[in-house]
Amino acid sequence: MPPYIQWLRYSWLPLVLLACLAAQYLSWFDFLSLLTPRLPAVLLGISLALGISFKSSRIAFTSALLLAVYLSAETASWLHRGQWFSLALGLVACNLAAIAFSRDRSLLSGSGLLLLLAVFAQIGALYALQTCCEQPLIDAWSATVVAIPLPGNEVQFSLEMVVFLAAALLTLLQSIFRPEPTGFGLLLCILLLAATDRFGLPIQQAAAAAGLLLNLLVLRSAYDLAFRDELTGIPSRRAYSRYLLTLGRHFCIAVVDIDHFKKLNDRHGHQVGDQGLRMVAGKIARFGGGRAFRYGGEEFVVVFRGRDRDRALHSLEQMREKIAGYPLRLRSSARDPANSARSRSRRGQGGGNAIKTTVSVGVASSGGKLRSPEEVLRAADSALYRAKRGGRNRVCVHS
Ligand SMILES: Nc1nc2c(ncn2[C@@H]2O[C@H](COP(=O)(O)OP(=O)(O)OP(=O)(O)O)[C@@H](O)[C@H]2O)c(=O)[nH]1
Repeated sequence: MPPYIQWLRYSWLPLVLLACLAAQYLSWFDFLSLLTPRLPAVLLGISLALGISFKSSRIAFTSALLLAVYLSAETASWLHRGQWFSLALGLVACNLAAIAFSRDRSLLSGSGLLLLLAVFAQIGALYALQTCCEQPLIDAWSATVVAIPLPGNEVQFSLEMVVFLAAALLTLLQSIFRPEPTGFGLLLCILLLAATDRFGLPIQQAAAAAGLLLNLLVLRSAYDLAFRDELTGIPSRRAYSRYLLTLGRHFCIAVVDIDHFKKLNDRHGHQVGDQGLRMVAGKIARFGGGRAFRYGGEEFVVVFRGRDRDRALHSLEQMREKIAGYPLRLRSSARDPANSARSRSRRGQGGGNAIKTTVSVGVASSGGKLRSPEEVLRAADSALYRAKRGGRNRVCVHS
């Protein structure tokens, strides 16, 4: 890549902002007057662009829907008539609930384009309905009452209320069973729409709050991409390097390595190997006692702050026992002989449905000649080497 392209890649955003500030200062264009009243549109526009470039269809669709309803409320006069605005808000809330159940995909993929088509079809249908049969539709929306039997009593809800409640409840259930930040973000967006419809929260405020939230969700997912290990879900090596910057003079580092992991991969396939990595990572994060990171391959590090090496050793010993006592159960998909020709030839070699996994651990603490985290890690590595040579499934301390 030519150097000027590289230079442009890193500097275009500050340059654009600098140009905007210069234009503002020279009174060529009043960006601030554009920004303040249109803040919700700016925030939602940014989250839409980020959603598209991050291949997050859920963020992109949510931003696009909220942007559409906000801009329509600002510009389309027919939306202000009667109950149309309320109907549009209810429709967006239903769409957000559906988005909560979908998986992230690129907007430019087949299913992404199909979803886009479904959104446009709804907008078209709404517009067509308002021209052909506005009154019956509005009457049905505002006058239909749904009776819901509750213990000891029957409660009547308006259709509007039922739609918002159902959308919020479904999204809440999905977030409880599959907890992740975007699900809870979508729930909050639905509640903001309900507050606009039921309690008169201005759409500008609801759209600005939702735009801010969606941008924070994009930032959060960017952070996870950078600092979390995708396979195991625990902090990655990059997070470890950052964490070292926060350590004081006294600390302890343990290197944890899965024993005979290559054999596990070779016998049962990489899918089972990945399952083993996830299980071990979960146990290290839960019982390791310190801050756990995936260092690379089948190697993890656990960092302990302070001087208390005995406490660290006690937790590591407990963690080693937990891992050794927790047989890795093969999932049916991993056992599926149809998975690969290799697994077919390996059938019967696994010794049943559970595999015993063990780890070896090397530990070193700062002090004496060991000052920097790199020196302590090197010492922990040599202790790990002793643990492996000593028969594995043990914790060895650097002396
Ligand atoms: N399934 C899976 N395997 C991985 C991953 N990263 C590294 N590996 C495998 O981990 C294995 C590491 O093997 P070795 O370094 O020889 O260590 P080992 O077999 O555990 O032997 P000891 O450490 O001496 O007990 C290699 O086969 C790698 O392919 C991963 O993300 N998933």
